[in-house]
Amino acid sequence: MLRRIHSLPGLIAAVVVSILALTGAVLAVNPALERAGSSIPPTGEVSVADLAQRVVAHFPGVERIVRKASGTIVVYYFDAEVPGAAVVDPRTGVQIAPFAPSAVTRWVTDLHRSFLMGDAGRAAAGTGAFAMLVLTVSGATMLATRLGGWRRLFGRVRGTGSQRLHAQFGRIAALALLLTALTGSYMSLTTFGIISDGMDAEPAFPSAVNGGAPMAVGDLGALRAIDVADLRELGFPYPGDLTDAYALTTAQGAGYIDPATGEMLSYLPNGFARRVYETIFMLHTGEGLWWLGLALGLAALTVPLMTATGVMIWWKRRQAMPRIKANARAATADTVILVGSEGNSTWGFAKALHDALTGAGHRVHTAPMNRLAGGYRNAERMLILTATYGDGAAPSSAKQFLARLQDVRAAQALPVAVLGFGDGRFPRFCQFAKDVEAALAAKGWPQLYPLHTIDRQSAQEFSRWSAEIGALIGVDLAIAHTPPPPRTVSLRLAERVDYGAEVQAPTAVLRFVLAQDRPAGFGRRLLGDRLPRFEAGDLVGILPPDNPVPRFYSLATSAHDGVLEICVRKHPGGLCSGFLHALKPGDRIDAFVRPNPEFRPAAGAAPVVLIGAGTGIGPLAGFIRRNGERRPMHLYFGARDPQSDFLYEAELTKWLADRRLTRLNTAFSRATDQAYVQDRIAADAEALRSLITHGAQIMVCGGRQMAQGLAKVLEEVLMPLGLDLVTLKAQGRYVEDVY
Ligand SMILES: Cc1cc2nc3c(=O)[nH]c(=O)nc-3n(C[C@H](O)[C@H](O)[C@H](O)COP(=O)(O)O)c2cc1C
Repeated sequence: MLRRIHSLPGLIAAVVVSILALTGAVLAVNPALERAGSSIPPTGEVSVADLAQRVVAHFPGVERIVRKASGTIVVYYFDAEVPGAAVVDPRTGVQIAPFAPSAVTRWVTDLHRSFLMGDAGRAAAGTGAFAMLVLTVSGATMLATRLGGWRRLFGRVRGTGSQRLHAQFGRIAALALLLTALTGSYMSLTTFGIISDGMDAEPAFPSAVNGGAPMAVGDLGALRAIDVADLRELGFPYPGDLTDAYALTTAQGAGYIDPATGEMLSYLPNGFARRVYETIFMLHTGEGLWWLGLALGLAALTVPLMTATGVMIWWKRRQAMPRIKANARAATADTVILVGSEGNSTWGFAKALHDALTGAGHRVHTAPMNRLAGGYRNAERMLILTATYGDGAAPSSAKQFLARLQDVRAAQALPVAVLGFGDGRFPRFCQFAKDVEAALAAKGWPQLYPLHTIDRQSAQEFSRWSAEIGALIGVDLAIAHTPPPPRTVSLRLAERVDYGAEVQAPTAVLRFVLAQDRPAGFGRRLLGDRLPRFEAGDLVGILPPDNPVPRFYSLATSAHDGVLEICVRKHPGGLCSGFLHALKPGDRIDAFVRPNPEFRPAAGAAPVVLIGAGTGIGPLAGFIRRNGERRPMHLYFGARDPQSDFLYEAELTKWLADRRLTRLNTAFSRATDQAYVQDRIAADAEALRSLITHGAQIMVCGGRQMAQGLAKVLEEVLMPLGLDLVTLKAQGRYVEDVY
């Protein structure tokens, strides 16, 4: 719901809000510029009477004196019937410069207030301010929810580049944007008279003035009592008209002054509404508070950037969820299908199930698991299809499911069947589906059908499961769905470096480039030949010959490096590793990239501790290679023998010399001083604690056994700091890519 509230006004109002923000940012500079160009006496030094006296000496035809919120004094006068306006020095009354408001400022102001379209534009600007208010509040709430509460609002944000940028800009600017949006909405309401700006109450013109000879303006008692800092405007009586009076407006109120006696007549102090308006005007424009104006202006500059990143996030999310035809609303559906997926293949199965049930006359609502609703009014059953990721964890479209489930009231429970998609080669096969099933049972949800698991997207197993679900609900449902192969690119092996044969750990670093022999279509002519976008730590899926199931390898380069590099250990009988090891330079493979945004060094300059063994060094080497800013990077690397499987030895030596790598610690299990990587960690405990105290992030890549042994040692290292891996994980300061 919050997401809908956030993205809908965001998309509709994107252009309006961006124009408001950009013009607002331009106008925000004015108060500071005016302030810099004017001479402002300290409070108590110059009274309005002094100022008026000095002005009259230099401008005998003065009509009115205006003090702008920035402190600038402007005199409007007639010189031989010709009107003029000048900025004057309040200490002398002498002209500093002619007053000529810039045409550009006026145009930008009009664009900001009304899009140059009169009342219709003013209404659009008001709606834009309100949309900005909704976006700021809903965005901040969403971010707080995602990070685990308001106290963690400034914690580490995970996700894709655009998600991280969107959140970073948002939280830096949130307070200022909230102030701008609130005050802007208020001002818009006063423009249309929905809220009073307090201007409706004006002092009545005095029924009688003394009519005697006018005093010198500098002697008028009522003006002597007012400091120039409080002046808003002083209007002079019409020359020669003894029935006219001075019209004075100050920060506190307005009244008339008798030119013959200097007495204040019919004074009306500002009411509450006026005082509120003046404060809000100042908070919105920064006039009178130039530094606030600049801060608001800077914050406003983030709005177009947030609009751009927001649109990118929305677009990616739309792309990620395939189009489901005839998707019933949550409130009307009789069957709810929830999907947990990272790479989209589970969506393919869900869509086939949705179409088959809809074809059989059911009203089906299909959505990501993250959108579990508080209740489904007409639903009779729920079917949950979910993959498992990482080390038995939730895929991205299901990350919030378990937390949301806790908020669902017992009365809303539905008969539910969970179908897990996984890969039997992972030790925690379909673990997330198992966790979901257990959580539902603990919440008392009745079981429609016991948990069933599907290994490597088997079409036969899915068909069997769907037939059994169909039998339960009285529909013939043997669905034949074969996942389409992912869209691949053709890569050519450019180079390989082999290690480890002597120590029974044959490992190859393989470097691929784009194969260039495809027919040149329009897209290729337009965009040129390019590798797909990827970062070190992302995964490449490779299809071994005659096998539709991809195998995934961590990438050791980013697309900027111009090559796609992986590190592959040959496993006895391994279909894909055997295939890759048999490749010679010039041979081709078909591959696709899968982002792995969780496994990246956090932004910033904090130290990074990289720990890897064997081929696990691949992505870590990629991070060091891209460490152009030379942030501290410490690598712990474990292998068998320095003479045989010291992967990346030459590169690591070079990176140490050019400081992309701060320190290298190696452990070799078959060398004379036999050691494992966790032994080095234990020996370095003190230095590691110091790095962790300085905000270091720990990144681990390698085999599961190594990761388990390492975790034990790390817990001991952390204990004296009162920290543990669970805490570091929650802060995004301990990340793993294990296999
Ligand atoms: C990086 C990665 C980690 C995985 N971790 C597990 C796991 O721990 N347990 C499991 O059973 N399957 C695991 N899988 C397999 C996926 O769950 C399986 O391929 C699933 O069908 C993918 O569905 P999706 O394309 O909808 O995300 C993993 C796959 C990848 C690429």
